[in-house]
Amino acid sequence: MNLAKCSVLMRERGRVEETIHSMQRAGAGSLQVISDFDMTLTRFAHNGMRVPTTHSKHAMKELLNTYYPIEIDAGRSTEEKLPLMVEWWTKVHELLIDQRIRKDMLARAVKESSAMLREGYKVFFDHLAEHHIPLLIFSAGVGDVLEEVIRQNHVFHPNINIISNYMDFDHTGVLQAFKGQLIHTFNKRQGALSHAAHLRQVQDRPNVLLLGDSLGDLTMADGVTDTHNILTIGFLNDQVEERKESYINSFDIVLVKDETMDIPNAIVKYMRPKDSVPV
Ligand SMILES: Nc1ccn([C@@H]2O[C@H](COP(=O)(O)O)[C@@H](O)[C@H]2O)c(=O)n1
Repeated sequence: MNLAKCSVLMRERGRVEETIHSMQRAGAGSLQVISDFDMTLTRFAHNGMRVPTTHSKHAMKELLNTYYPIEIDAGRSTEEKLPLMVEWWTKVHELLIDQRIRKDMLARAVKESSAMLREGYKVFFDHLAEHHIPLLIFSAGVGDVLEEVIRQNHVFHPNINIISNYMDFDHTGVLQAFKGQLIHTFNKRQGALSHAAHLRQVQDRPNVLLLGDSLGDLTMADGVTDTHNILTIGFLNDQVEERKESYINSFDIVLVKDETMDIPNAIVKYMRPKDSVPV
């Protein structure tokens, strides 16, 4: 399997290769994929412009300008960021509710937005579906919007489960609240643990490929017990020099400013198909 690409950084190449080989031997039937959505399955930038996240609306731009630099600040601890993330997400959800978003507006809003999945997304989603490999999308974005993005890209396959912030509409179809516990970038561990019952459905798949763009995404598999191998891939999209060291120390593979799914695709395609005979 070829991991040679100039965007790829690894702290321990040998260990990564060993993990991939161990996962390959166990085969696609032992694999599950857990992935963040915004800026992981979607592109960070295209033609020099930031691609919108599931939150993006003009009114939220100001909040993004204030809080996003805090989210990615390599000089602040997660503990320091936590209350500020709750503050950010709470304000965003309040703004969305104030805008009286209508359920029937979502499809058009997504169609008119420039939301974009990463290059190679179709191979990724289709391959996982074809080989019955479960894909859990774990997003601090807006679940209804991300569902619409993958539906409009024709890759919303039955192997997909989603944990995210879902909108709660009133009987007239107007947004009135968000359902359940708020998920933000740095509390995915709690989300993972509270959804552990759901994750039990894939408990017989002890090998996990985890994809994220934030250090907070590393806890997305914390609800999965008895894992044999967890291979983590981190997309380092922004503030590269400031964050490179912490990403290399935290993710097994770091992809620097790589807007493609080339490496995840190479890994999932390398897995031995479920019904092939082991050699
Ligand atoms: N107003 C906001 C709030 C958050 N974001 C970004 O969304 C990302 C969360 O979604 P994941 O699928 O990545 O969990 C997060 O990284 C924030 O940067 C935003 O764009 N606007």
